[in-house]
Amino acid sequence: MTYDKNSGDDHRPNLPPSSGEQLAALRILDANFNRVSEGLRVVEEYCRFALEDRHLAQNAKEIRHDIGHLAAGISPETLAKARETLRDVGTGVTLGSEKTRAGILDVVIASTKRVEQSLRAIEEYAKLGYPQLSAAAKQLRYRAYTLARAMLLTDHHRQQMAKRLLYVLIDGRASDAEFASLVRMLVEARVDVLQLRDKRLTDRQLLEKAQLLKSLVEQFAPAGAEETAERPLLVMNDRPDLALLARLDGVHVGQDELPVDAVRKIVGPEMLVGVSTHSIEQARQAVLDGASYIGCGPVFPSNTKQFGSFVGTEFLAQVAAEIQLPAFAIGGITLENLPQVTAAGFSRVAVSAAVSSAADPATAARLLKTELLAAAARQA
Ligand SMILES: Cc1ncc(COP(=O)(O)OP(=O)(O)O)c(N)n1
Ligand SMILES: Cc1nc(C(=O)O)sc1CCOP(=O)(O)O
Ligand SMILES: [Mg+2]
Repeated sequence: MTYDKNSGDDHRPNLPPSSGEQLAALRILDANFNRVSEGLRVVEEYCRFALEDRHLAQNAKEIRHDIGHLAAGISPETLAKARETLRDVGTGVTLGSEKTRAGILDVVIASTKRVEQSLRAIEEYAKLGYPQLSAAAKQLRYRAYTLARAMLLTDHHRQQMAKRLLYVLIDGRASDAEFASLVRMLVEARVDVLQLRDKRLTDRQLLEKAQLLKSLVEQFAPAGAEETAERPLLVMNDRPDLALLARLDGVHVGQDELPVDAVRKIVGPEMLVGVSTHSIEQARQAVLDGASYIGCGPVFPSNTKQFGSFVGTEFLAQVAAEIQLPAFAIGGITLENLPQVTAAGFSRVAVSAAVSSAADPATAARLLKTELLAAAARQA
């Protein structure tokens, strides 16, 4: 497709095609198309080789290709003419800070900024005669921003969850004493994440239970556990408001509940936001939405929740092959079927009944954790 000069709703007078201004604008567009493509290549390589995230690498590649299509909208002859006419005085101008980078993340952050700035330059200068191109550049700038955010968050959340393999969903039990006893056992068994999920409780009861959970974990975790990651992270199911009020570490939402950006408006930028996913498309979207981790299921029939269909281990294998955001397999997982889950490339699971309904929850949790650690070591 080629762009109609001055088509659309741009009301300013047309610039004469041979004017110096228009040639300068074309020269700027040309230079910035190149900068965006180069910057996206740096981003793509980071996603591919450093993050090893095929999904994000593919996303970077798609944006790069779409930039190519945009650039192709201006005829090569027009661009060539602009190139010859104007000398680029910017070549060779390098800021001291561009010569060295502290680390690989610095490199990629600098590139993402350049990509966004260059897309902004295209968006602005394309207004001089190429309004459709300007609008398309704006869309690409949003996509580049989403990619950059997802990439940096994936890295951050991967580090945050690095050693967190066993995630247990608990209900409020029949009494606070029973709840406290279960929480104590699970903290001592080194469960990595605890989710409060109880659909029977009123809002007020849920808040009180979440506050109790928080104080129990502070009481039972070893001293200094906050820093050493030796206490479980605490997650509230469904309810960002209650997670915030009880000062838990995160909230988990399903596909029909609030989307991540809405949850973030409630809980802020720091809190973990987990998202349930039931297909590879939903998993990919959760990465771009900035989820902190995903739940992938239901893998097997569950005694905790009824489902009409199951994703099986095929979905797990798809996620393991392309997504680096921490992912927990969920749904009917037990010590017996765990080998099928780990064989699909997962070393993180979220379970309810296998631990919460076990005769000895502490032993059940320990056995699962041992297997997950072994799987993680094999997969490393
Ligand atoms: C870790 C984890 N994964 C998935 C779910 C399920 O969430 P959702 O689909 O919203 O269903 P409910 O739990 O609300 O019934 C989860 N809770 N935790
Ligand atoms: C609450 C829930 N959500 C799932 C999903 O796939 O989204 S599976 C599930 C139940 C998890 O409990 P159990 O380990 O007892 O099967
Ligand atoms: Mg839910």
